[in-house]
Amino acid sequence: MEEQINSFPQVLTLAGTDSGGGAGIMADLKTMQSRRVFGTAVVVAVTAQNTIGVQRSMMMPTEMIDEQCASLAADFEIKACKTGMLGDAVRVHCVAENLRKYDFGPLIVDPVMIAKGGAQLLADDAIQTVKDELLPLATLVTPNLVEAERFVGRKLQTKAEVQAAAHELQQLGVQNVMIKGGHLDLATNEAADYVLFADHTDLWLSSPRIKTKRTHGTGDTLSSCMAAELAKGATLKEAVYTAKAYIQAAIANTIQVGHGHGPLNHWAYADQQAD
Ligand SMILES: Nc1ncnc2c1ncn2[C@@H]1O[C@H](COP(=O)(O)OP(=O)(O)OP(=O)(O)O)[C@@H](O)[C@H]1O
Ligand SMILES: Cc1ncc(CO)c(N)n1
Repeated sequence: MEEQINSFPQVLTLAGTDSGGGAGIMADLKTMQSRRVFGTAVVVAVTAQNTIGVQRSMMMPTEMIDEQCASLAADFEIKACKTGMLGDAVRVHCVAENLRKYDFGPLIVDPVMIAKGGAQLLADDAIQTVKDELLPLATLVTPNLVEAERFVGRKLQTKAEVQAAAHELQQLGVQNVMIKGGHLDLATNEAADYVLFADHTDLWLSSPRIKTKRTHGTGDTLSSCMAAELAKGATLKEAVYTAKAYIQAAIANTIQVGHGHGPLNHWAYADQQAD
C-alpha cells in the first residue's frame, strides 16, 4: 500500500515561549495536542515568565525566524497557522514576509499586546505594522477588548461599540473578526465574544463568566484551538463554537499550579467528551 505522506493534520504557531508553560507557544502546543493535530512552532520571542508575570523577554534574530519557517516549509504540510506574541515591528514584518512566502493555510492573528500581569509583549509602534502587514493576511483576527481599543483608538464599553469596532477592523481587510470579551466589563455575568464573519453575518458567543484569576493563556488557547479545528477541515463557524466550549471547560476545571494567574486545564474538554 502506498504510504500517505503528510496526511495527518499539521498546525503551526508563530509566537513567543512561556517558560511557565501556561501561555504562548506552550499553551498553543498543549491545545493542539489535545485536539489531535500535530503542532509545530516558530519561536519569535523567548520569555522568562511564570504565573506571576513576565520577568524578561528576548527577541529572536530575524534570520532565525526565516530559518525556522524554511525548515517547516521544506518538510511539512501545514494546514492552518496562528500568530501570538511577536514583540516588535521588525519581527511583525519578518513574520508577515514569511507568511507571504509560504503557504501555511488559513491564518489566525491573535494580536497579543499585553500579558495578564501587565508586561508589554508588543511595542507600541508595532501596532501599525500589524494593521498594515499582518491583518490583510489574516483569515481571522482575535483581539481582546484592550487590543481592539488600541486598533480603533477609542474605548469600547458597550456591545454596540464592540460591534462597530469589529466592522471597522473588517474594513482594514481582515475577512473575519472576533473581539474577545474576557475583559468586557458588563453588568451581566457573561463572558461574551463578538464574531463578525466575512459574509457580514455575526454572532455573540456567550458563556457564564467563571470567577477565577486562573486565566493565564486564555487567548492563546482559544486561537490555537480554532487553528486546530480549521486544519481538520472544520468551517470557521464550527471552529469558533468548539474553541468557546474548549476554553470554558479549560477555565472551569481549575488546576492548582503557580501562585499568580494560574494556567488552564488543557485536558478538561477531552475529559468532558469522554464522560
Ligand atoms: N472568567 C472567564 N470565564 C469564562 N470565560 C472567560 C473568562 N475569561 C476569559 N474568558 C473567555 O476566554 C476567551 C479569551 O478571552 P480573553 O479576553 O481573556 O483573551 P486574552 O485577553 O487574549 O487572553 P490572554 O491574554 O490571557 O491570552 C474568550 O472566549 C473569553 O470569553
Ligand atoms: C509568550 C506569551 N504569549 C502570549 C501571552 C498572553 O497570554 C503571554 N503571557 N506570553
